Amino acid sequence: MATEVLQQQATVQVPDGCTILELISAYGPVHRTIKKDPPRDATLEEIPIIEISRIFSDSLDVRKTVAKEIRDAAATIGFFYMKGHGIPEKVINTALQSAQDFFHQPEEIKQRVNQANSKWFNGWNGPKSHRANAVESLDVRESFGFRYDPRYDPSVDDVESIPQEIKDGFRAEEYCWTQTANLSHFKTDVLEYWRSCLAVARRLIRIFALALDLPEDYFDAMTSHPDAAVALNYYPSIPDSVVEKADAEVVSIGSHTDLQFFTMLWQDQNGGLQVLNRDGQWLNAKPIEGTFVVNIGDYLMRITNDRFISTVHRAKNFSKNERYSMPFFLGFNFNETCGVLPSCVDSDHPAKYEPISCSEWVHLRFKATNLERGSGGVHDETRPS
Ligand SMILES: O=C(O)CCC(=O)C(=O)O
Ligand SMILES: [Fe+2]
Repeated sequence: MATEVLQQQATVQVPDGCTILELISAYGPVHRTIKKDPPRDATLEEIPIIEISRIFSDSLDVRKTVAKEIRDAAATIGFFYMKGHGIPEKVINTALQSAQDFFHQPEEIKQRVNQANSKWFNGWNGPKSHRANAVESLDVRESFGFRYDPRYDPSVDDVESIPQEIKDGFRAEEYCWTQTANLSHFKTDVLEYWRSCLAVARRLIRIFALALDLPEDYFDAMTSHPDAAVALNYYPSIPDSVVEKADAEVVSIGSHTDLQFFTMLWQDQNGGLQVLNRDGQWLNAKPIEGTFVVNIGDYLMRITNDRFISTVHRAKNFSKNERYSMPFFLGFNFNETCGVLPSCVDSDHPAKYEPISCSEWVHLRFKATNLERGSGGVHDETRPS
């Protein structure tokens, strides 16, 4: 028999075999009907592999072909694997090694860079410090995050000449590096990874412009000094005994959507990432060697008038190994304001949303998260995503 639950002041029917998932968004809590069926592996039709090396082609036609593939994925599942990204394996492996070296340290050393000491919420989040989703368990995760710093952006010649309104949005803190200086390669390796991701993201954003029938350079000025952040995620294996004893569903990172434009996620081969499709079915986005997973964020969904989808995802590390992932989050310059894109409105599809600045957007999510659960939470100002 279908059950009734209260959803945003209204009583809704929950179909048999389904349950309601509550999520935080900048608009407040939102609800999704999801199937109780166990996750199944996504097919390559559902989450396609896109050969991204073609975005570097001199031929506009070739770039438009990639753009079309991205558009199809963005408008259906909101996720795709990017292959041929050109980020050297060595850059990924050294960043991963640095992440492992960092998380394997005794807690008192990691405490030196605890996010609690940060003005802008950079640094380390310890175990059991966050809960991405109120109805799931605390995240079985530690993470280390840092945000855009123009001094490390190779496309910036002169930091002093950056306009003040852009500078005002910077959220970088040097303490991320001074407090981890005991690991001699950490800063170099992790920043090299960030820089490599930033270079690909800046090319990718041009293909997103094409995918939205906009001039290829449409987003360039909006991403000159972007809210570009990396998180190093460390997920210990979740023992069966924890699951058996738990009151709530045990997750490595709880169900959420990413906040900004898009995310490029490197994940190791242990598996655990799950993506919620439109039918409310969890799909395993299994690791594919040599790829990153790319997903659409809430801001891009908003400015595309919901044409591109910011898809709910989470991770559960039920492998017997430690799992690592290294997402790179791209947002616009913090001071940049964007409304629904001209190519996403017509007489049948009027703009659903007002223009909003990137900083206001982040602030709204922060507020929604705090209202929901008192304090903290991921994917708000407390986390670079
Ligand atoms: O580790 C993963 O697979 C997902 C991480 C994620 O969704 C995030 O950090 O936003
Ligand atoms: Fe995410």
